[in-house]
Amino acid sequence: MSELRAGIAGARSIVVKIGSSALTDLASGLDRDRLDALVDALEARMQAGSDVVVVSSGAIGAGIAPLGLRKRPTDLATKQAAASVGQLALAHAWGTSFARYRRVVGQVLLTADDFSDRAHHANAQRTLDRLRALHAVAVVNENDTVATNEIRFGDNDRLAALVAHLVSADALVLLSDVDGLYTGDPRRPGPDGRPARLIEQVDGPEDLDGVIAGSGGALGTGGMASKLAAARLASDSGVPVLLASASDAAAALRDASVGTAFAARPERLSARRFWVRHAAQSHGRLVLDDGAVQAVCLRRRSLLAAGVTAAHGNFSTGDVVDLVDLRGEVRGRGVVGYDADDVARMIGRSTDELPADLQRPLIHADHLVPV
Ligand SMILES: Nc1ncnc2c1ncn2[C@@H]1O[C@H](COP(=O)(O)OP(=O)(O)O)[C@@H](O)[C@H]1O
Ligand SMILES: N[C@@H](CCC(=O)OP(=O)(O)O)C(=O)O
Repeated sequence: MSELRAGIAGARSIVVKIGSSALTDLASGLDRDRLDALVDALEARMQAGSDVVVVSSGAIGAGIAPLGLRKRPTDLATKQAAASVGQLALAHAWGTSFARYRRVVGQVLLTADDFSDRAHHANAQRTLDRLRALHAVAVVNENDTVATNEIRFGDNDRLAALVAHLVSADALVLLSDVDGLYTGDPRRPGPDGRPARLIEQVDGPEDLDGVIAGSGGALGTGGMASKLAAARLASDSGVPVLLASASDAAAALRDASVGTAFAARPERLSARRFWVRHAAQSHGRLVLDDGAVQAVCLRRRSLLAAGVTAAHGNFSTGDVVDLVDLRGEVRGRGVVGYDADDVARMIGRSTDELPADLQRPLIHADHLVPV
């Protein structure tokens, strides 16, 4: 077995994320037999000495049948209503299943804002720590009823990776309805007509060249693209990831012998850079010309006003903003040194054209992280 898999198998503290497709079914809602099988595997891992935090999707999926809806809602209000019905059933089902082992569960609902707000972040961390100390299992989900489209995590893969960072986990296990990362969507043949192939190990971005990460199933949210983004996020915080099928949960949690294993980067990002890149809310967008993208994202220089062609958003000094190229692609993030009003006056001007109080860089290199 590879060193990477051995590390995941032996991880002392793990976060395990279970996707909607692994827990729910459009017609019948929550599948309790599948949930029991997952809890058996999680309990076995805890008995073997690991601390486990569960991130469970499935609230929307579990709310569809009781509300008499026929398919996964697409509008935000109905999704939120389904989540509020389904979350109650979901949390209850986790509680009932773990009760077979006399294990108590605690529900933790988080929004993306909670990761940017220092006090919320610290409180969430403390609650999760205390649940662990009390031998209870935290079951985490997004707080769907208050999360608006703008501030959503987007999917629970990202939430799970942020939780792994929050609790300083040693590994993240993503359990889905697919048994790992394939070279393309396994439901379809690839461009050359051949079936997609399972990738067993990803050591770095070069192993993802040519991989097509497609959309998810009828119940999932982010598809494979969101799992890859979560794996990158976890890797940045030094956490290896195992992506496997929920039906292989027993093997995944026992010895990590199934699925795709993603290595963590050797040096984790500093807490500050991790926050800028992944956890902080973005308050606006600066559009960079090609020269500025090169200077800032590749040569790691400070961002000067001359390379900025437009600014959007009502940001203030100290806020995090996205840096996008002329095609609108996000290329980096950084902590901006001026308010939006000042930036509007500075755009496109070289430093010696600017008044003395506006001659600092828009974003200093130390506060910039390429994406
Ligand atoms: N390259 C790929 N490798 C594996 N699965 C893929 C790939 N591209 C798309 N998929 C699809 O992504 C689905 C998993 O995503 P999703 O439905 O969002 O899962 P979950 O509910 O577990 O979050 C799989 O069922 C698979 O069909
Ligand atoms: N908070 C939502 C999560 C939706 C979601 O991300 O689903 P998935 O892609 O299956 O992990 C719910 O519980 O339905």
